[in-house]
Order: sequence, then structure tokens, then C-alpha cells
Amino acid sequence: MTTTVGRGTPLLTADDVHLSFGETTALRGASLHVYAGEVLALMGPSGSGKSTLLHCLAGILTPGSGSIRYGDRDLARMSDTERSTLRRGAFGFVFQFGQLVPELTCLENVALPLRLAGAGRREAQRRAATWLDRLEVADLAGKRPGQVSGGQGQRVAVARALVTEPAVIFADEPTGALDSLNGELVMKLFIAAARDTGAAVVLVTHEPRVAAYSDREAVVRDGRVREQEPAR
Ligand SMILES: Nc1ncnc2c1ncn2[C@@H]1O[C@H](COP(=O)(O)OP(=O)(O)OP(=O)(O)O)[C@@H](O)[C@H]1O
Repeated sequence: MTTTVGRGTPLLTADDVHLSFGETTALRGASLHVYAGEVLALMGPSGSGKSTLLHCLAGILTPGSGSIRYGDRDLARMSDTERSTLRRGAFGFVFQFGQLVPELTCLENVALPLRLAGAGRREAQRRAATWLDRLEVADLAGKRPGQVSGGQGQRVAVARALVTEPAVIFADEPTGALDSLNGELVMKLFIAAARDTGAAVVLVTHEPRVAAYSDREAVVRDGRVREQEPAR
């Protein structure tokens, strides 16, 4: 499945999205545009709906009403198989918890999305090793996630998200467990992905220092979004 999106056309669009968890309304009319080639920071108070919006954009949660479109396709109208093909092929994820497979080594974890996309073992591991090296965790290749620190695991997770060169990278507090140097390294790799492959990077952060690397900010408050106009 390919969706061709011209420059200046949003790659992803949330339109008037509402979503409740039982009695709790997390999103109440959230609208947002995400463009190819940009790093977009989602900011806002705790509990305002940032992670929920990110999960909706990624097709992990389905809005109660409103729509999420990837190009001109409504995610809710896709079959489960189409949505998971999209998630596996076009999307990369860096989430805070439970992202690495504990039974696999760090190298195998990073190679996994390539293997799922059909790459041979040797080629997948060669490319995975390149990304571990870029994240400066090449020495952890043979270790399992349980044997590395939280910050090291987070960098392995970033390598795994970037290895397939996805069209959209979703990241929830991707620098949360990192010191400032490693946080900077991760942000520079996100910016490189946006500039080199035209990826859109959507990241949730509380840190102004991290948001300063973004091209644009959107503030989520009480389940609604105020987004900065794109500069083009
Ligand atoms: N699985 C869930 N079940 C019930 N309520 C939830 C669930 N996930 C989120 N919520 C509620 O929805 C609202 C929005 O949560 P969300 O995690 O999107 O906020 P956030 O802006 O990402 O917060 P934080 O910055 O603290 O991570 C909150 O009131 C939260 O308690």
C-alpha cells in the first residue's frame, strides 16, 4: 500500500477527534496536521491528551468520533490487516514502556522490523548494527534488554524505530530516560530522518530543551490542540 503525498499536503490529519475512556474524556475535538519532513513537538500539561492523540494518529486507538487520515485514507475505514500493514511498514514507534522483546538481543530487536518486512537475517542484522552504532550502543548488540540500562534500552528502541526508514516516527517522551548528550543525539537523528528521508516525526515531550529542536509545536490542553502554523 502506498500513498503519495505532495509537499505541503498533510501526511497525517486528525479532524475533530473525540475519545473517552469510560467517564474520562481524553480528547474533545482535537484537530492536527502533520507534514512530511517536519519534526512536530506535542506539548501540554500532564493528562491533557498528548499520548492519547499520538496513539490515535498511529492507529493504535480508534477515535469515538472524528477522523484520522493518512494521506487521503481514513484509518478507521481500513481493515485490521491494512492498519497493521501500515503500522509495520510506514510507521516507527518509540514508546516509554515495554517496547523491546526481552528474549531477543538488542541486535535482534533492532533487526526485527526488517525481518518482519521480509529482509534476510544477515542483511537485517547488518543494517541493525549500523543503527546501533549511530545510537552509540554498538557494544550492547549481544545483550538482552534486561541487561542494559533504561537509557541504553531507549536508544536501542530509537534504533529499532529508525531502521526501516519509516514515513512517520511516533515518539512518546523519547528522551525521558536520557542524559542531555544522548537526548541531543536522538533529536539530531530524528532531524536527520526528517531532512534525509522526508519522515514526519511526531513527538510528545515535556522538555522545552527537546521541543527547541522541533520545527513546529502543537499544544494540547483539555483534549484540544492549538498548533503553530507551518512555516512554508
Ligand atoms: N487507558 C486509559 N484508561 C483510562 N483513562 C485513561 C487511559 N489513558 C489515558 N487516560 C486518561 O485520559 C486523559 C489523557 O491522558 P493522556 O495519557 O493522553 O495525557 P498526557 O497529556 O499524555 O499526559 P502525561 O503528560 O501525564 O503523559 C487523562 O485524564 C488520563 O487519565
